[in-house]
Amino acid sequence: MDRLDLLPSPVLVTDAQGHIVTANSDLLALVGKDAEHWRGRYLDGFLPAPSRVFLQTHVWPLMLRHGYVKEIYLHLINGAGERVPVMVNARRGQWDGQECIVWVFFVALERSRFEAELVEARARAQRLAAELSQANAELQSVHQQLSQHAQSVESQNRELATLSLTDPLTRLGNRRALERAVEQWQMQSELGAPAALMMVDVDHFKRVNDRYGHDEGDRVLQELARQLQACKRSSDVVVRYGGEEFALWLPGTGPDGASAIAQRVHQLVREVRVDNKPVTVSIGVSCAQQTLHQGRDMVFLTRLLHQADLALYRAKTAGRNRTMWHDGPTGLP
Ligand SMILES: Nc1nc2c(ncn2[C@@H]2O[C@H](COP(=O)(O)OP(=O)(O)OP(=O)(O)O)[C@@H](O)[C@H]2O)c(=O)[nH]1
Repeated sequence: MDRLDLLPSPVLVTDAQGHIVTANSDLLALVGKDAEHWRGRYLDGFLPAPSRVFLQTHVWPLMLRHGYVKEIYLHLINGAGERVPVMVNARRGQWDGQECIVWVFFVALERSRFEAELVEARARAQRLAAELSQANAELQSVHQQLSQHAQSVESQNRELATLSLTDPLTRLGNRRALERAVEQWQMQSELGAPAALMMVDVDHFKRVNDRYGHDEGDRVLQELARQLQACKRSSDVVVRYGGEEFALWLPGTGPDGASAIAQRVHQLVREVRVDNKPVTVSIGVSCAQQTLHQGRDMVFLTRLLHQADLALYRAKTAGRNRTMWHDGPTGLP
């Protein structure tokens, strides 16, 4: 048995120019034919064309320069004519007193398969990363749309909330706004705190509509709204309570303060003119005090409104253009 057969890899010995001197049985089994067939032939006899070119242009120059090459990746043609991937290590040395090169081959079928799997795995990972980034972009866009939608719903809600508390003609608050303001006062004011509710009703307003038309009536209502706004302090609330009826909610105001405001209202509404004649209003006032543990009590407002209405009725029947009080000061001109 040849000593080379002890080595557990295909091995080839060439002279310094690359002509085959001998080969072990593993190499012969790999490339087919016997030792006699190969002896003296140039070593690229069992290499496919690309590996031959690589041998000439890359492997030989390295061998000449360093006297060895390591981990060179080539292909062999096996006995069945198939390409077999191999790794090659080779070193120059002496063989039976002659200068030679020993070539050791490692069949790299597993490595090739492994490399192919790696390439496939990388391509799969790249595809997944691309899909992931696309899904992420879509998610972001959906998220953006959702947040835009939420913003628009929020702003619509704000608008609706404002609308639900606003009288469209005068832009004053409406009944609900009055209820809100009174509720808030009930929840927050201290025991014994005074407040007043003032109902302001335009005198003979029907005549304005009948004589000068509905549009003129609307204009008068808008002007009155402006004048009433001018009468109030920042904590007071003016609402259009109904057709030609306004309400002033005056938290923290006792009878004296309410009386002063009522006079101012009478004064300022006269600035509003129809056919150059001043508009007048009748006013009914009801005064209240915060009582212990009153909390949120709808009866409270109903009672106040009823009392102010009774006073207003008395102001109308007494000849209009005046203020009447529920259980308080009477008849201011
Ligand atoms: N132009 C206009 N008129 C309105 C509006 N709402 C209610 N009115 C009118 O207001 C008038 C109210 O008439 P009445 O309740 O008889 O009261 P009045 O004529 O003011 O008489 P007194 O209150 O007794 O002094 C009616 O003609 C309604 O049509 C509105 O938004 N615009």
